[in-house]
Amino acid sequence: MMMAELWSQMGSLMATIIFIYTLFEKFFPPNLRDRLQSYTHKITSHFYPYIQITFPEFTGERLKRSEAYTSIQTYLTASSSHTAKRLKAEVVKDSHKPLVLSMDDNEEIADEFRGVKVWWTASKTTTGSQPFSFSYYPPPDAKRYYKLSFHKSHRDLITMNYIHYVLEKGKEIASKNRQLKLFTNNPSSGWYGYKSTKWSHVIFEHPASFETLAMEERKKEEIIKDLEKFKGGKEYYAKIGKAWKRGYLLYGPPGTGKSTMIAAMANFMNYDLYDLELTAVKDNTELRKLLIETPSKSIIVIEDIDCSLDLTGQRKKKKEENENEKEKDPMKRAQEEESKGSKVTLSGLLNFIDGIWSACGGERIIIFTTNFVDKLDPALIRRGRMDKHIELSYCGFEAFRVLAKNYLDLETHGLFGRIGKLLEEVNMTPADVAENLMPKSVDEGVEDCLINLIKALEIAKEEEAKKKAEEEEEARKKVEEEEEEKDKDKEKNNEKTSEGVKENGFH
Ligand SMILES: Nc1ncnc2c1ncn2[C@@H]1O[C@H](COP(=O)(O)OP(=O)(O)OP(=O)(O)O)[C@@H](O)[C@H]1O
Repeated sequence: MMMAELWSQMGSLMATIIFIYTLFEKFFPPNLRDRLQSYTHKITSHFYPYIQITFPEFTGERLKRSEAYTSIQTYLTASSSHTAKRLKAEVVKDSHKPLVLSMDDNEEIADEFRGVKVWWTASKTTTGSQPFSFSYYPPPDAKRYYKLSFHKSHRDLITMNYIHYVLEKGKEIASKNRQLKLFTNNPSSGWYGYKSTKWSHVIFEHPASFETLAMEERKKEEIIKDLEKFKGGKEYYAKIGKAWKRGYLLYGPPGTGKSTMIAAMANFMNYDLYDLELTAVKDNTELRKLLIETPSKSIIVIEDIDCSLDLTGQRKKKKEENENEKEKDPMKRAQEEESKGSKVTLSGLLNFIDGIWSACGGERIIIFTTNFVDKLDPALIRRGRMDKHIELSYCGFEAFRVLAKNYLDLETHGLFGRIGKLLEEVNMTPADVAENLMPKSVDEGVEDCLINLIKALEIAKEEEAKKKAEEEEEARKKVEEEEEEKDKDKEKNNEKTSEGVKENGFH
């Protein structure tokens, strides 16, 4: 009986509170409400031992979203999805997650920093000109903010360390969650038919990683360490007075993994890729414009640099040399045709690599690839411009083991020894080894794939031996012909000498 009475009293009390609150909401304009709240805050803050800091979503100009707010949101999103009871789901631009769960409005979550407890609340104000903002949802002038509360005895720790920690951590998480993009420069028509190239992008989802890259472990580690040093080298580069950028030259025959390595680098660094097609760039001015547009944390790639540019200033000579080759190879002919419109010069490119505006944006990697490193102008690839030269070569045993793990999930096998020996004798690219390791039908097992590779290596070995024999035969014939020529010349000289002797009457 007593219980029932208590419940009915509580019920009517609740009803009264809700009624008063509704009246307050309905008949108190939002600006008056906010003023009342601010007076209440002032009075309570005298007795309240906690400090509150707010981080509004928009600062200064209404349209500019505060970076601090975004970082806090990311930080709290990462922690709140496990602890908050009320969450909201959002689709976040540029994130690789389809839905991001973050704390809902008016939800509070606790955090701890060096043993000190703090509280975060997500809220929104309704300050503005709308007298009855409750009739809209969300109110058109709602301003979101995060509120951080902590005990005043920890003021220094929180304001000097914790907030900085949250902002940095937020940026780090955002960078990890970011969806990578692959940019390419494509021709576009501007005003009055003016043609230029502009960056356009697609989502970059290449699965390559250093783990799956087939190359010697020692070499791989060296590259990883180099990249890590570069990534954390902001202060170091500032100290030595050098722009925060690093150049890599990747060279080696086709199919040895140059493009795969670039993809692995982009994934490892979490940088966007800018694949620059030099032949489509009109001139040095356009090149500069394109490159200035590349932001921090990006990798600029120029593939097959030897085919893209008149790098030596000897284009004519090179052209003549390649004329016969081009006749045979339609790809080369097409490339030449395409590059006819480009006036980008070697000096224009060098200017970009070490010109002062190359420092704009910072934290950039520049990669050139080539199949013919000897053809490049030494000025282009000297250390300081291309800081690290990486050779990607034919498949060795270590690289094969990585491929066997990738393609067949195989760490070791009785046939590995034979394959290792063959790889020492034959030049086969990782691309060809990988192709041979792939099962050709559903019936093919691991051993069949290894046998396929062995057969391919043996055929390649025979072909190499045949080619070598042919070359040796050709060289031998050439020597013989030269000898014959020499003998003929000798005979001719001897005849001339004996005729001369006869004419002069010596016997
Ligand atoms: N070192 C490697 N590690 C793993 N896979 C590789 C490697 N090299 C080649 N491959 C495989 O071979 C294919 C071709 O390799 P990739 O395009 O990276 O070679 P490339 O050296 O850039 O060739 P090109 O000079 O013709 O552009 C890749 O898709 C990849 O599957």
